[in-house]
Amino acid sequence: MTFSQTDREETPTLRTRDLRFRWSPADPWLAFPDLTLAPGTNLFLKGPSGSGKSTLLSLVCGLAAPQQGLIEVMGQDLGQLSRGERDALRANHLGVIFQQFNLVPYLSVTANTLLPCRLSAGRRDRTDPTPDAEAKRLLSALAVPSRLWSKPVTQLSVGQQQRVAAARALIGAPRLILADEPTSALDRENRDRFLELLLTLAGERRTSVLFVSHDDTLARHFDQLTTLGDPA
Ligand SMILES: Nc1ncnc2c1ncn2[C@@H]1O[C@H](COP(=O)(O)OP(=O)(O)OP(=O)(O)O)[C@@H](O)[C@H]1O
Repeated sequence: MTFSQTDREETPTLRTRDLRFRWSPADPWLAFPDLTLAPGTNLFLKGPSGSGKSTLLSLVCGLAAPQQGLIEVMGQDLGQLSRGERDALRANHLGVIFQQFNLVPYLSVTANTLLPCRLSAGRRDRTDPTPDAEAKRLLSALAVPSRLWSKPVTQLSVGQQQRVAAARALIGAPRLILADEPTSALDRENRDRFLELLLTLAGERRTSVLFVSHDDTLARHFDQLTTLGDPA
């Protein structure tokens, strides 16, 4: 997959249209607003608990398939890709920060940060100048103290683990970061600081961010705001 500079400018990182999904025929339909996310921009999707925010991120990741509607990531219709192609797109171009961070407990802070580079040559090749150097730069920028870098992530506070998850999501300049309420464990001041850091570092890399949360006090940090309603 190669993109000219012009394509990068013109093709939205994410475009969804008329998306509807239900987990089973017995469940209510979840209907999603149309989203368009240009390269390097960010969007805050607000919705109450159970409205389908995490489900939407699973659809955009290609881990679940919508019964109706279109999802394009970097101009590619996920519905037209094989499972292997979706996996490759996710590994190469998506960073994720989930509620529980999904860090690997027996790996060090540095090894967790480097994981995307082990799983994707594209992520590894886009590090600047090397995976190790970029991991250190990101961990420093996100204020993870260097004395912790060789420790297992289980020895870190929740806020520190969250910043490691952000470093892991940012490494190798993915085109899109999906963040699922990653600030809920933090106090207000730390939440604001974390968001500013995440969005600044993403913007520097022209990485788009789709951030979902029920907490609309966070909305002011973002370029765009969209609201998700209750299930039908
Ligand atoms: N893996 C699953 N299998 C079946 N149903 C699911 C699954 N994941 C979520 N659901 C259901 O889909 C609906 C939307 O859940 P989802 O987790 O997407 O909401 P949310 O807006 O992220 O909620 P919260 O803010 O509480 O995390 C809920 O009714 C939930 O029970």
